[in-house]
Amino acid sequence: MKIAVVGTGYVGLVTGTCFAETGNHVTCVDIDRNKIEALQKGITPIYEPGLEVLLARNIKEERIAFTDNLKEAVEEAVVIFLALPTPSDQDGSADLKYVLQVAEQLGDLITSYKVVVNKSTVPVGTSEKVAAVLSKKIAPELFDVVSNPEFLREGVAVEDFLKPERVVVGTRSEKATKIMADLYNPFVRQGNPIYFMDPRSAEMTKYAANSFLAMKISFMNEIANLCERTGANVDWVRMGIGSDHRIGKRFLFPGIGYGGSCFPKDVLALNLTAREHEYDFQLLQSVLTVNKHQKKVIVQKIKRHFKDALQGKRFAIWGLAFKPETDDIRDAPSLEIIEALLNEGATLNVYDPVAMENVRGRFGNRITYSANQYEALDGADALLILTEWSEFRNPDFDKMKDLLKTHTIFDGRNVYALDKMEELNFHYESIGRAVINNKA
Ligand SMILES: NC(=O)C1=CN([C@@H]2O[C@H](COP(=O)(O)OP(=O)(O)OC[C@H]3O[C@@H](n4cnc5c(N)ncnc54)[C@H](O)[C@@H]3O)[C@@H](O)[C@H]2O)C=CC1
Ligand SMILES: O=C(O)[C@H]1O[C@H](OP(=O)(O)OP(=O)(O)OC[C@H]2O[C@@H](n3ccc(=O)[nH]c3=O)[C@H](O)[C@@H]2O)[C@H](O)[C@@H](O)[C@@H]1O
Repeated sequence: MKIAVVGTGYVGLVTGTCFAETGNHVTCVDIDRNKIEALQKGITPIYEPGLEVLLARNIKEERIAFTDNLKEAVEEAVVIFLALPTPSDQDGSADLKYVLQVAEQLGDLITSYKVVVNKSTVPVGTSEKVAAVLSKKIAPELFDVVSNPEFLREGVAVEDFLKPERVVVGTRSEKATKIMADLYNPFVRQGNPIYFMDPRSAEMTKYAANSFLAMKISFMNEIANLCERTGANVDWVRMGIGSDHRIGKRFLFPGIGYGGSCFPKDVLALNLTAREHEYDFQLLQSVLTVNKHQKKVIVQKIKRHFKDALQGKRFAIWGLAFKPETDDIRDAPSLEIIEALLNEGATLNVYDPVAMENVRGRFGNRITYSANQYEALDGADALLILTEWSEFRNPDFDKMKDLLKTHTIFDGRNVYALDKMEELNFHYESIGRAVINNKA
């Protein structure tokens, strides 16, 4: 099938590459000329394991092409995916300007039947808005608008796309249903379902999924904070509750608050939708409050430990990305923590395996950047772990002790076992677990 993908960000690029991988002919289009030029050479602008290899293969087989010309991309396509940004507007609602602008442009370009598929995360009712824009310029028999929210996670995006636990398609059109079923059947052969539903339910499903996961994390962050105050260990509590299938093992890891390009903006947007419908979504408001607080917890611990005297203290930071296996720093908790420590007069030496350039773009020379994880430790008063990259899991602890001025670790991701930290005689503070005090 011939497909166009509009927007070659995270979602667009993974969508285009994976559909090419299953034998379709894909043209990806973006307004960012630099991105297009890089992609034409097989260089991906994002760090995503497995993507570059897949992309190279499909470029070689001429199943995927890149252009900045929308007309050229959509001319022969039967399906047009919109994978455009929907950032938070000033009031927290999803900004639909990118989606609706492209819909306007498509209205001038569509001359034969197309399925216009919205892959962006958009508020309930957006399919109808897109259809209304198209209807101003083209006859109804020339298009269907479908909602097909994306559930991939950064870092495992290719696997999530190729083997989805479910695919959600919102449409009332039989013609579009058949086309979407043909497209997705290769991905759901293992028996995972494609749920065909009405567009409004599909749009709501996406927000409900992300908000529920954000709520699960926030609940565990609250339990962790309470564990610290009651002498319980959140690791045991997590395992104890997670083995109940009704609760599930995943997304129960407490930390420094959820971040990323989606949970923060999507929880805000759903809350706004509730408000617009005069519904007081109390749980969701609590999720927002809890997450805001959780991003401050590690700085509070540091201030308590150093008796509020952070002026002139030097900290090493391991991990900057909002989670491992990505260079994405959008809404990463590390950014707020860095800002808070700088405001307290501390100096920071940071390291992340792939996200350093993005952080440099944001903080410039206000912080220093280390070539490796050990260099960051040199002369530091403490180490902060903000992203649980695998390479931080089993480091050379003796070398760390040689480099750190005081043997102190604030671990926002519970990377190390408490007994190990006790044995190594570190001062170790994590989330929802006892403080390990080093013996002088
Ligand atoms: N990043 C993720 O893991 C996931 C994101 N989503 C949703 O998918 C949507 C896209 O997200 P990302 O891919 O992360 O966004 P992104 O910001 O990484 O990429 C969007 C791309 O669209 C391009 N663009 C903007 N206006 C354009 C136009 N008029 N024509 C062509 N291209 C244009 C931009 O240059 C950019 O390359 C959002 O609604 C997001 O909430 C959904 C699931 C996962
Ligand atoms: O809509 C989206 O964009 C995507 O948002 C999330 O994916 P992603 O943002 O890539 O990352 P997650 O793995 O969900 O992690 C989000 C944040 O929650 C935090 N987290 C996650 C899990 C956990 O147990 N604890 C926890 O603090 C992570 O550190 C990270 O900051 C969802 O998991 C995807 O299903 C969804 O498609």
